[in-house]
Parts: sequence; C-alpha cells; structure tokens
Amino acid sequence: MSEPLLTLENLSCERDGRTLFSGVHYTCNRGTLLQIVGFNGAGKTTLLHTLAGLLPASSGTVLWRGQPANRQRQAFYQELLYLGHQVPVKPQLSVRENLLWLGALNTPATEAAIAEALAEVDLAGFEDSPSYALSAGQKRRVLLAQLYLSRATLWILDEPFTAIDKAGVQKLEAAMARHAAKGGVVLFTSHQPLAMAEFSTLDLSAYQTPQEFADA
Ligand SMILES: Nc1ncnc2c1ncn2[C@@H]1O[C@H](COP(=O)(O)OP(=O)(O)OP(=O)(O)O)[C@@H](O)[C@H]1O
Repeated sequence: MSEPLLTLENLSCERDGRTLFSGVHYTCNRGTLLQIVGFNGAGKTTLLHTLAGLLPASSGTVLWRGQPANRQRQAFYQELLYLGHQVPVKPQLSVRENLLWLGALNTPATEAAIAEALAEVDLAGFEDSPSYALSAGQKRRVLLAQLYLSRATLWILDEPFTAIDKAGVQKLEAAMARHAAKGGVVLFTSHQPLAMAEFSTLDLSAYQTPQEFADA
C-alpha cells in the first residue's frame, strides 16, 4: 500500500464563529485526483486555504507525510503548489518577470523552461509582453504555467478552469490527470462539468451539522 501523502484528520473550520463543516476525514495517497464539491458558501475555498496553511482549522489536523504540516512548514511548502481564486499577476511586470516572481521560493526557472511552460499554456512568445495587456484568460494562463515549472508533489487548485477556454480546459484536465498518474496529489474545485475520466469527490455538504443545514 502506498504511503499517505496528505491526511485530513477530523478537520473542522469556522468563519466568524460559524462552523462551516466538521469532522472531515480523508486520506490522499499518491495518485489522488480529488474534487472538493459543495454549494456556494459550503467552505471549499476555506478548506483549501486551511490545507495550504493560510487559515487555521478550528479543530483537527492536516498531516503531510504522516506529520502535522504546520510543524514542518518549510518541507511542506517546498512540495506544495497552491493556485488560488485571485490572479496575483502584477500588471507592471512582463510575463517572464511574473513567472520568476511567482516561483521566487524555488530554484529560478531557466529561459528554456519558461518558454516551454508558456508554450504549454499557449502563450509562446509572450515572455516580454507587459502583463497589463493580457486578457483575463491569458492572465490565468500565466498562473497555470507554474504547473509546468513546479516540482511540487501536491497541487491545490481553487477553480483553476475559471476564464479558460474549452481547449485550455482540456489541456489543464490532462495535466492534472498526468500529475496524479505520476504519483502526485491534486485537490481542486470547479463548478463546471469535467471530462476527466477518473477522479474522486469530497462533498463538504455531508460534513455540515444539522444547525448549519438549518442556517443555509
Ligand atoms: N474573509 C472572510 N471573512 C469572513 N467570512 C468569510 C470570508 N471568506 C468567506 N467567508 C464565509 O465563509 C463561508 C465559506 O466561504 P468559501 O469561500 O469557503 O465557500 P465556497 O464553498 O468556496 O464557495 P463558492 O462556491 O461560492 O466559491 C461563506 O459563508 C462566506 O461568507
């Protein structure tokens, strides 16, 4: 049996004193491709923030390779690629400069690697373009180029398909499936139907307390 990489151990999260979900337990072994599902406001982004260490859990633990992630932050962050809702592409920087900035915590990417990653997201030749001149979908593609530059084992992707056209969605789905097939772990959210053949789902609606159902 493969070693569990990420374990959600009895996780509960709250916002403004309101419990969003409680008692979430899930083990992600190598090869896990997991969609977090639930209605608007169920807590999907909150859960992904918690897993990425951006928000504290109200109870429970996030384990990485069997140890609490928050007690081995450096090792954990070296293996994590988190792409959130926001697009932190700085308009005053070129596409290349943005990618170097976004990957500043890792070994600097070579010119060739940046060119390859941009080709993967259909932005070949955009290296020197000012980022303020990109469309919404192109800005998101700059973020997605990180998937091809990163060596992270764990991908946490919050609505990665937003603003991406049909061909781009297919390519992204393929990249996610490939990463899992190579032994990585991919957690993601999406409100759109997906064509990927095999992925698991974790429905946060199942982890609400009766009180939260009453409030919803
Ligand atoms: N910064 C914040 N401060 C206080 N409450 C927040 C904050 N962000 C989100 N919330 C609340 O937490 C709850 C869960 O929000 P979250 O963004 O995790 O939901 P979600 O399942 O990702 O929703 P969606 O499908 O709309 O993206 C919502 O009720 C929301 O109002």
